[in-house]
Amino acid sequence: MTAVLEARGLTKRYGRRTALRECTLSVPEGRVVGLVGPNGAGKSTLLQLACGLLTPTSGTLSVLGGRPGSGPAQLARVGFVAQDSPVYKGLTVAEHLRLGAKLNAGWDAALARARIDATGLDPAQRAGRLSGGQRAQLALALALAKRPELLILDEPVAALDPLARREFHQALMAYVAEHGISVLLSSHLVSDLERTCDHLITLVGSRVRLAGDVDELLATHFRLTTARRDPGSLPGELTVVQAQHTERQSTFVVRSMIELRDPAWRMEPIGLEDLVLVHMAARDTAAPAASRQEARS
Ligand SMILES: Nc1ncnc2c1ncn2[C@@H]1O[C@H](COP(=O)(O)OP(=O)(O)OP(=O)(O)O)[C@@H](O)[C@H]1O
Repeated sequence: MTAVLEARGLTKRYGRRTALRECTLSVPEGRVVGLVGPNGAGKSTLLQLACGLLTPTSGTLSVLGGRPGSGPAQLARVGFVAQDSPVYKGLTVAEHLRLGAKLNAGWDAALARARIDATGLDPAQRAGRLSGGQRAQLALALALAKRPELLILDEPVAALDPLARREFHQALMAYVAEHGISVLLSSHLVSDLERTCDHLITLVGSRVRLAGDVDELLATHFRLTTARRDPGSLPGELTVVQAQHTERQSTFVVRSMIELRDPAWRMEPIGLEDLVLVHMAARDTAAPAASRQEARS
């Protein structure tokens, strides 16, 4: 399957600070990819590298088979909405649409108007007078009307109220279903991502901690509860991601590629939010072997 984004040993440094370290990833096309991780993990840096606003310090990155930002044709294939939904404060909503039409050869004026109508934005309103959420809606409309093959969104719903957030995700999903594009979006709201995304990348401490299709990640992570025992006594097929103990009982979050049955323990599936939080909390331990292999494949 063609990769929308392919990174090999991707490293980005700002002076002496390393924002991304040796990241290797392959994201299949047609996915809605959630990018999660703690503050400062490198998410915005990865997204800005993918749309060509930054260049790697070392390693390689290919997006839709080309080098990010390598020319007008490549730029036209990628839509990007930065974290603070940048718009021109002095221009009205309608003027933004006219500017978009001038700057983008593949501009879909009907789509842009439909998005503005659907979000209730006043075309005569200056962007500087829009609320944060309204600016985010305008920025999304502009990015979609480019008709990109890959849409990159950096925390697109951070400024939206819960209802607007739900509408934003529904509109995005409807667009993806109709046009079959790929989406890469970062967010701290994992419960939203659970509804929207079918692929997940977790960055922790500038590295890829976990990457894969959500179904596969959920099918291979479990919570095990047993009488107190040492993690070393668990079967070798298990990778322990988290271990917690009381005097009598041990609870492990494990990753397992095979189905395990043992009357001595209770084994339950875990949700995506728990899965992400457990991996984020395990920042000081090595990534589980399976995800290191996955990142290399
Ligand atoms: N322009 C810059 N100059 C120097 N350091 C930077 C710059 N941009 C980012 N960094 C540093 O790089 C690291 C990664 O930052 P980045 O913004 O990519 O993280 P993030 O995961 O998007 O964080 P957040 O969730 O807080 O938005 C951080 O340590 C940050 O301080």
